[in-house]
Amino acid sequence: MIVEYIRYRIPEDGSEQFEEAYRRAAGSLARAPQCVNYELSRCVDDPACYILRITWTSAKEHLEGFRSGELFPAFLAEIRPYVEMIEEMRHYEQTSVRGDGGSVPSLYDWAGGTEAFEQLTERFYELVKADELVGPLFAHMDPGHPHYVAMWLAEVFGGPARYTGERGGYPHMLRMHLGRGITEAQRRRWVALLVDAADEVGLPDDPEFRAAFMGYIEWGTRLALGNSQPDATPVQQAPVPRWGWGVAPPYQG
Ligand code: HEM
Repeated sequence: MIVEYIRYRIPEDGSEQFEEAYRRAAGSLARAPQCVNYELSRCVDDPACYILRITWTSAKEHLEGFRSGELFPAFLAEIRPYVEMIEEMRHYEQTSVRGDGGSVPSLYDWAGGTEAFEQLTERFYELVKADELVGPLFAHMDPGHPHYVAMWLAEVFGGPARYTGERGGYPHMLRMHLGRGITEAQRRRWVALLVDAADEVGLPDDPEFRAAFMGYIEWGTRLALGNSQPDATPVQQAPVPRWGWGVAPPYQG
C-alpha cells in the first residue's frame, strides 16, 4: 500500500465549492479497485489549507491503473479547477511507526488482562477434556496447554507478545494443528464450549466485546480446521494475528 498526500491552498470563499467538488469526485475513488480509502481534512489553524489523503494499493496501480482507467476522466473533471492550487502531491511509504492510541482500550484490557484469559482457558479445557466429541483430540494434551492458549489469546487481543517471545509464535501454533483432521462438528463444539466457559468465568458479555471476541474465534477455528486437513498447505510463517474491535467500538456508557 502507498499513501498519497495532496495539499491544497483554497481561497476561503471557494472552500464550499471545493468540498462539494470533492464529494462528487469521491464517487470515482469509492468505485476504484486501486483505492483503499481516502479522507479530506481541513486545517483548523489555517482554514485555507486542505490535505487529501488517498491510500492506494500501490503507486503503480494508482498511476497506471486508476490514472489510465475509465473512472479517472470523471474524477479529474470535478477537481480540475483546483489543480493549480495544489502545493504538494506525493506518494509516501508507510513505516512501522504506527498504531492505535490509548483512547480505545484493547480487547485484552477490556476482558480483564492475563488473569481473565487464564481463567477462561482453565475452565474451557476442563469442559473440552470431558466432552465426548472433542475430548479425544486432547487426550495427550500438554498440561501447560490452557496456559499457552491463554498466552496466545492475550497476545491476539492486544496483550503482551508472550506467545511469540516464549512459545514459538505462529509457526508453533500452526504445527500443533497440522494433521489433526479436525471436523466441522468438532470445531462447532469447540466454539460452543468456549462460549460456555466465557459465561461461566464472567468474561465481559457486552455485545461489542463479545462480537469482536467471537469474530476472532470464528476466524481462528475455521483456520485451525483448514490447516489440520491432510491436504492443507498453510502459510508457514506469519506473525501472531492482532484482533481489534472491528465495526462496533467499545461501549463507554
Ligand atoms: C481460535 C481458534 C484456536 C486457537 C486460538 C487455538 C490455539 C491453540 C494453540 C495456541 C495451540 C498450541 C499450544 C502450545 O503452544 O502448546 C493449540 C494446539 C491445539 N489445538 Fe488449537 N486453537 C484453536 C482452534 C482449535 C480447534 C477448533 C481445535 C479442535 C477442535 C483445536 C485443537 C488443538 C489441539 C488438539 C492442539 C494440541 C494440544 C496438545 O496436544 O497439546 N484447536 N491450539
